[in-house]
Amino acid sequence: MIDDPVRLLWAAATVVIWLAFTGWTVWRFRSKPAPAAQPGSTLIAVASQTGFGDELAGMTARAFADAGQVAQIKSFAEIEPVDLTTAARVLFIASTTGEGDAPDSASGFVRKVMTGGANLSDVSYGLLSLGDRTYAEFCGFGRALDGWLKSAGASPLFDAVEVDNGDAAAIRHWQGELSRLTGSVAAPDWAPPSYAHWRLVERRLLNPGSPGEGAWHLAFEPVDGVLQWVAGDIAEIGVPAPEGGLAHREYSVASLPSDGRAEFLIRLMQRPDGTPGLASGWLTQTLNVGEIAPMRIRANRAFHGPDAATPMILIGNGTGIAGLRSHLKTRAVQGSTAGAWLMFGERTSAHDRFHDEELQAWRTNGVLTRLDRTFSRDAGDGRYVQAVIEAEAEAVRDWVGRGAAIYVCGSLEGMAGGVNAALETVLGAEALRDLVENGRYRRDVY
Ligand SMILES: Cc1cc2nc3c(=O)[nH]c(=O)nc-3n(C[C@H](O)[C@H](O)[C@H](O)COP(=O)(O)O)c2cc1C
Repeated sequence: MIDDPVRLLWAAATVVIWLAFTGWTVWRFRSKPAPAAQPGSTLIAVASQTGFGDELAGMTARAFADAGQVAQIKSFAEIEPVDLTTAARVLFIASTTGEGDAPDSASGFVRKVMTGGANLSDVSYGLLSLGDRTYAEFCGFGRALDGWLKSAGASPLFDAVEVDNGDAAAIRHWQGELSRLTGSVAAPDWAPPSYAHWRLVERRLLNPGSPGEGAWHLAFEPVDGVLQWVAGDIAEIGVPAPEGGLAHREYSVASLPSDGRAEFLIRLMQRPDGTPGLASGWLTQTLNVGEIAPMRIRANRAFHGPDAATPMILIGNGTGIAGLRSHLKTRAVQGSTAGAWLMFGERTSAHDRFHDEELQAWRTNGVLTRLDRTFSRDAGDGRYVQAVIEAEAEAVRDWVGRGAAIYVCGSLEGMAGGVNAALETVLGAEALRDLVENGRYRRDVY
């Protein structure tokens, strides 16, 4: 509770600004059709799952603007084949998700455009592929896109630039290619926006006694950071690396700016030799309350919420509740009565009911219309979250029929695939594909 009137005023002002910003974002991304590519211009075509590609697209457009030239950014979801042949050149920025898969925003492009026999012999292109070598299919989508562009007759302006886990040298290489294209010698500022300072103000173990590893609730207040993000956004935290410098780790933000703090749910990871994971160990064991962590918050458009009138089905497991909680908080602030159904899976009902009080309060006041939890280690249950989808098939079809959007947050391994398979069984593969392509099935999995 806030009982200081000045703080209350500030909190109210933050909510108003935040609502205006959210409304503007929704309006901007939902209702305005993207204008067609300008003849002779540069088109920046971006397929991003977690927002890094979107950020690089913005920096790429700025490099052209700094050289007095126009470059238009379009998401793959907005690109028509004619855009590719109208622009003088196309710069593709393409990340890979899943197991070598295209980001969700590109799935319609892959299905409708990349499978057709396009003639792109007049198209010149550059390609920046984002990936991570720890995955089996490094830059799987970028490479597939490159192969398709070449087979359709398009001419590469330079060899594809592949970025391994945000590698700064590869990004500088892309910057060099852009300088060649724009004829500009002035190097634009490519340093990613720097970390701000955030103070750890609270850390609490949410699952004492759990058979799983500790799951910690952490809250940070800005020292010189800015309370500005929307549900679905991601925090990048700089963690001291053994070799010096900072290792970069990403976490779903579990709170809203109107809370006055950035909250997280972080699971302590154990390495096979029993030592704690680098980032989770530092955040849950080494960093003390009162100390500072370097952090910045990045927009993650692919996981932004629908408007308040759209019912939501939120599905997740483990620490994935973090990314879903910020959406439920948004619903509470909006006073949305459209309905929200949370399906959540953890290990034991005795120890792993994360944020239970808050969820029960939302059940009571109607923010949460349905709450179904599964507990895989409970003798009477033993189910994973995807079991709810199949058991409640009729209700899931009814919600989707009424326009619900589906949001999934949590583990890639096990949960995301299982949920996807259950949704396919219940809704049908084609209907599920349409939901992806219309932005009504969104995933933030890791
Ligand atoms: C769930 C998940 C799956 C991923 N799968 C792959 C993969 O199969 N191959 C790869 O090279 N990188 C993979 N990555 C790494 C991303 O491509 C990389 O982090 C990239 O910088 C993300 O860019 P974006 O934020 O624009 O989507 C994966 C990342 C996540 C979170």
